[in-house]
Amino acid sequence: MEQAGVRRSERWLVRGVDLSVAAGEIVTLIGPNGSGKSTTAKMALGILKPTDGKAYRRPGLRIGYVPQKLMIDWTLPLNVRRFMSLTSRLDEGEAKAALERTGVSHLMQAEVRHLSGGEMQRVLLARAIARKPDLLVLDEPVQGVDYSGEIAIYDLISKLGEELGCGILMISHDLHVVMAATDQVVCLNGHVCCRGTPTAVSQSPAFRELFGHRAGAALAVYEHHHDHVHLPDGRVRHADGSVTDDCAGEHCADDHTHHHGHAEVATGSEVKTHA
Ligand SMILES: Nc1ncnc2c1ncn2[C@@H]1O[C@H](COP(=O)(O)OP(=O)(O)OP(=O)(O)O)[C@@H](O)[C@H]1O
Repeated sequence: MEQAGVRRSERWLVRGVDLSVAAGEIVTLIGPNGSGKSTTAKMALGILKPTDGKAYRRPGLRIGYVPQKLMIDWTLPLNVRRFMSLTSRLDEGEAKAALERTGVSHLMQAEVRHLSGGEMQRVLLARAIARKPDLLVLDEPVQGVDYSGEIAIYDLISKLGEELGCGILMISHDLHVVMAATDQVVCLNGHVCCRGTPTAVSQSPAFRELFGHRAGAALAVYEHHHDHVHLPDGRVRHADGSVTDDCAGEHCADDHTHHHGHAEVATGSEVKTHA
């Protein structure tokens, strides 16, 4: 995007956005409510045409999209398999492979309206990656997911990006969840407020002015490494790659939340750090 902006009814929704996403790169848009994140993502997708400036995509680019809102009548029966094919036809093998990649192939026949928040986001991700996109656009991919689930989904997103070699443009409404794997953060406030690596942005005066000094500390919480990962089916993958049914034998015998070696954001804006 070059100096891209959208104007509606005499008002600029967002303006002057310079942005590019390369293959293998993760760019995260942050900013307060109404700051133009979704509008920017829609310009990248080609859903909205810039009123000003330019937005262009490589010809033939395949795009996977997880929208912020779904227009679905939740009173109607709809299973995951059918949901996967609503926007583009997928054969059984393609649907299953994508659901396997996001760890929810066991939910193929489940009713979509019965899924938990975390399961739903994994199904949405599966639908977005099923056609092996070159660019993945994720508008708040952890909505409805609890804190530990958020970490698992962000880990999954960065793994998917590596495996597919695609570029990822992600919107994170919640400042607390911008992960260290993000290459570039662009902070919007109707225009580009500041940009850079997560660390650089968290220290930028413009960012601190917009969100307050505590936000910088909160941004740092994702700069950690797990010594093991809880897989969606309940098993545990350890640092050496081995998989076991639980994590009792390793670093989380009693209360595993104390042994992940990562910082955790407490309720409110306090930040606490686990050993
Ligand atoms: N089609 C439209 N016509 C008029 N105004 C719009 C339109 N779409 C969005 N807006 C307005 O543009 C502004 C930016 O909206 P946008 O959805 O891009 O913000 P956002 O940063 O994604 O917000 P949130 O964090 O709340 O999802 C908002 O004030 C919104 O009301």
